[in-house]
Amino acid sequence: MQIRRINPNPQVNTGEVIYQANLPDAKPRHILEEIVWYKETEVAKMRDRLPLLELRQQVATVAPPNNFLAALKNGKTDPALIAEVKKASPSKGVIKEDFNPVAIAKAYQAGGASCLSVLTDEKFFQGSFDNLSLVRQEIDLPLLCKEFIIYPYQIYFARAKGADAVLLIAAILSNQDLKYFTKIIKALGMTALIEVHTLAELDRVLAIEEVDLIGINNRNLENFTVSLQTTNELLKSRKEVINSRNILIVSESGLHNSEDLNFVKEAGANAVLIGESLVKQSDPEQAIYELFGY
Ligand SMILES: O=C(O)c1ccccc1NCC(=O)[C@H](O)[C@H](O)COP(=O)(O)O
Repeated sequence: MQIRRINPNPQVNTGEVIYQANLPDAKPRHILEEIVWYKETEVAKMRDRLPLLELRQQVATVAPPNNFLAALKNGKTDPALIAEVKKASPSKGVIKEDFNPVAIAKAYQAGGASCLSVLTDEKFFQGSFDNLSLVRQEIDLPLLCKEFIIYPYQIYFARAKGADAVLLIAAILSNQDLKYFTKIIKALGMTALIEVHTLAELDRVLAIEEVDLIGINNRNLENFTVSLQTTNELLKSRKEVINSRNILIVSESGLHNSEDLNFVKEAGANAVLIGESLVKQSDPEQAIYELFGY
């Protein structure tokens, strides 16, 4: 997928991301461009409210991060579960009307999730960094900040709110940024979950030495179609290198029943990231038992 980013520099193509001087009359071609263009303004406002220097001072005062990777390796379920606290999405609209992030997170923890993912985007997912903080105060499990990261500032912000891991989406970051952001995340003692959807993106990510956790998103974010074959096909193509480097694989999106779990497990996924099919249930704890058959 090709993403255009707004940037003061002249047009440069790094990886699959095109940085353009300006896009005066341009319309976003798909949801990822729309989100990423909006993030430019959002992050600028965040910086105005809290400059990076002060943010970094806050980061120094929070408790050290939990080990996200170790929690996945020692998961109660097989594959290990990252359960997502998600109120709404661009593809599904509102998924859970009476949304209580802490109650949902507690139910996920009781059900045996290894880690949680908390959506922090407000405009497109009705999430928030407040939700991440609230969940952090009540839950011991490692937390993934599910954001659209385009600047290091957002990584520090996630850490300040108690995140243990951060999502990096290969489609919206240049090769250089992917590498640099991964290093920052590691330097903060956190885990980077690097998300891909195509073989080209997977190859860009595998070129990064430090990578130890890759998410394969089964959802095409240009047209919202979902196919679990994405996990199967990408893993079939690069199984040897992934196994030889002990990289953990998370299959993300569109997982609804035990057949789906078995399919991605057989394909080689070590963990699954599940939002909608758990969050919409009246009893998410029971839903985990039923999904994993225990
Ligand atoms: O879900 C969307 O509509 C979406 C749109 C644009 C960017 C990202 C999007 N989803 C993020 C995710 O990857 C999912 O929240 C996550 O994998 C869980 O998926 P699901 O179990 O299908 O809710």
